[in-house]
Amino acid sequence: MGDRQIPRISLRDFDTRKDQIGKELIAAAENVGFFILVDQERPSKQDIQRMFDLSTKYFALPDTTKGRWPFIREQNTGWEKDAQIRPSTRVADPKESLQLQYFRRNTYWPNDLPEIPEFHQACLEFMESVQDLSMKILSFFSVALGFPPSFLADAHDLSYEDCLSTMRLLRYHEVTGKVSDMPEWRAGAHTDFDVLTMLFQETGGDGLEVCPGREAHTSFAQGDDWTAVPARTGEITVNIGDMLMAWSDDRFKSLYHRVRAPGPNGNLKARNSMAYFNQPRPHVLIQGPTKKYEALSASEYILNAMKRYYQPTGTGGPKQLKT
Ligand SMILES: O=C(O)CCC(=O)C(=O)O
Ligand SMILES: [Fe+2]
Repeated sequence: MGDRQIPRISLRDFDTRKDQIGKELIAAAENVGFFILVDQERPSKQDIQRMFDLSTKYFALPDTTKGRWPFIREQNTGWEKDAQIRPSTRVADPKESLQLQYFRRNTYWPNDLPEIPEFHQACLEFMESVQDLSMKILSFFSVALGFPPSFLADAHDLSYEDCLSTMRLLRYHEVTGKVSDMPEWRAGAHTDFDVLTMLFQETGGDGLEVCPGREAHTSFAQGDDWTAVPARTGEITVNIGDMLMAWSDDRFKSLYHRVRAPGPNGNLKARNSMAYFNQPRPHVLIQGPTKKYEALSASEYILNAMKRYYQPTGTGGPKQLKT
């Protein structure tokens, strides 16, 4: 197990410490690609805990209820159970998840759950607070890349009907049964194909590991030195996704990461996490300042990524390199 430092960045006194925070964020994006935010105003630790509590209540509902909004792969939305096969493991992650796309909030969300009447509104408010924080971070990255400060935030503006930003509630199953049958992975190794992921973990739910040096939105990089990222309720684990790596001409790194299953002596209980995937509006063209890669619209990028993610390793993804 590697011991690369995952930067911890405090957002305390954000307005007065902006310059310092910006420098730390950019250095973390360039040098590692994963970092942990602490001391943010919103979403607060209480907001995050409340969302975890609601998520737990949601996953406790009968499958027949959750199945009223089944996962639609082409639209990357809805509820799935034991259905996401990672190319790295070729088996389904032992989990269930609910993908909530903000723009489908009135058309394809569990919106009339008598057991959790507050669920819909709470998810909406939580997403909006994570969105606000995400946009603050993206404005630093915009400037660093030579774009106008609001360039990346505009591309992700939630007020547009086609904004693709998505929250995913995850619940990895409790581990039961014989030691020999226990899974090794809760989530197989992968990179995220979005721009920026804001991940919420819960104290006690360790298992997340990242592989600095094995960054890739193309498949050139190598490396096998995994580093654990501890799970602490209230903190936010942030990672650069493939799209931002492409958009920055590889200056910001999208790292492989995975979730290891607990061994027989670990915490075998179910593990909850929540991820907010910042994804640009479909028509937005992704191209970095030095034009290292051909411009690709976000919708083309996502389509290619979906193909890559639903194919076994080695069959290759889209080739974007000009040279
Ligand atoms: O559950 C986690 O901690 C990580 C989830 C993740 O990497 C993903 O859904 O892309
Ligand atoms: Fe991920």
